[in-house]
Amino acid sequence: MKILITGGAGYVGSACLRHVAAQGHEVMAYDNLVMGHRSAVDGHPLVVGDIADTELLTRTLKDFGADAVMHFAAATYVGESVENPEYHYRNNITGTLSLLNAMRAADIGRMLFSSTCATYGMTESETMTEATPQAPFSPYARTKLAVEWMIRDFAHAYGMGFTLLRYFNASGGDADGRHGEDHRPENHLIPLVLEVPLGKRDHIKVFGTDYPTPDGTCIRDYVHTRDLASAHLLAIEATGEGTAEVFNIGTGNGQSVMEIIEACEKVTGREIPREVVARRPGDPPRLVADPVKLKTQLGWEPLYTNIEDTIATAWAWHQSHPNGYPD
Ligand SMILES: NC(=O)c1ccc[n+]([C@@H]2O[C@H](COP(=O)([O-])OP(=O)(O)OC[C@H]3O[C@@H](n4cnc5c(N)ncnc54)[C@H](O)[C@@H]3O)[C@@H](O)[C@H]2O)c1
Ligand SMILES: O=c1ccn([C@@H]2O[C@H](COP(=O)(O)OP(=O)(O)O[C@H]3O[C@H](CO)[C@H](O)[C@H](O)[C@H]3O)[C@@H](O)[C@H]2O)c(=O)[nH]1
Repeated sequence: MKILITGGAGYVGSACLRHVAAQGHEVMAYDNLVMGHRSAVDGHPLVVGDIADTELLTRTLKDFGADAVMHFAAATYVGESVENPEYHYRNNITGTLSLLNAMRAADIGRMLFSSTCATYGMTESETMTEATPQAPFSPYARTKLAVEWMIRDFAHAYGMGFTLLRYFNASGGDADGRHGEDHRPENHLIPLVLEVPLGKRDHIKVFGTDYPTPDGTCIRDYVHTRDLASAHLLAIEATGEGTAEVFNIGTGNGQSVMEIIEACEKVTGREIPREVVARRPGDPPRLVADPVKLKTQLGWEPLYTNIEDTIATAWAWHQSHPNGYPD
């Protein structure tokens, strides 16, 4: 299959690109490099462009002869979306509309969409299934939910086929230590915690200890990028016309902020000082997947089920690339 990957130079998009290319598919990244890195694309073709540029996208899809699209390009920071919702609504909703129009112009009917567990609201149960009601806490998450609706309408009206993948928290680095997370500025918990043993910061800030969780800090389900990538491969092969199937991608296990810091201490063998500060606006207390649908319908099995193994791959990447990618 020929797969165009928007956001293919970013953290999750590039991990998926490298994985599907290794499985024999032909890939092309399309990224404006606001967050992504050329080196993450690992020598595969990259078109530097914005998803808002419908004409360039259409031409790229036609020239490449794409069979399908994996759509990762988006603004992704929850805190930023509270402060600057305009960027999130424009980039994520208008940008996706532009991509859908380019796909229709190029007659391409198959797409995977990076949605998020952040679209769920609160639930009484320990884990979230695809049927858990959606009531997003942040502008970022609301943009993702709006796109889910847009996609369903496009599937119904135009017969296009989609799979909506609600990721929980992407984490880890490639097993060979050559690729990993590099956001500038970094915003995610695990890479920020690891900056302490790397000597780049002297402590980690804990955003709130007054949540309704056992230790008062937020709980997330940290899923390895390798396992996100294997789910994408299964999903693109299973995406049929006129449908918009939804799957959670998560391990089914949750870790609190404090547990992540402790796991990082174990993996690195260093003490990691912490400072408790106020809650970060937009953060829900607990997001943990029920991944049964992905396992039973698509046969997905995660390789990484132990958080310390996942953190060890991130640590290997950060140790060998303390300043991230060279570009
Ligand atoms: N990282 C997570 O834990 C997580 C969890 C749930 C969902 N997601 C979703 O997965 C996707 C990838 O997330 P990520 O963590 O890899 O983020 P990322 O920032 O590393 O990757 C996004 C990529 O998209 C590119 N991009 C952004 N706007 C663009 C535009 N207008 N045109 C072209 N390229 C553009 C960026 O340069 C970047 O390379 C996003 O859609 C995000 O919302 C991520
Ligand atoms: O310095 C920090 C950074 C984060 N946190 C906390 O750690 C948890 C995880 O935060 P991240 O920023 O690593 O991840 P998020 O859960 O906020 O968001 C990520 O996962 C979401 C799904 O949960 C999204 O889709 C989003 O794109 C992606 O950034 C949150 O409770 C946050 O408050 C801290 O305490 N200190």
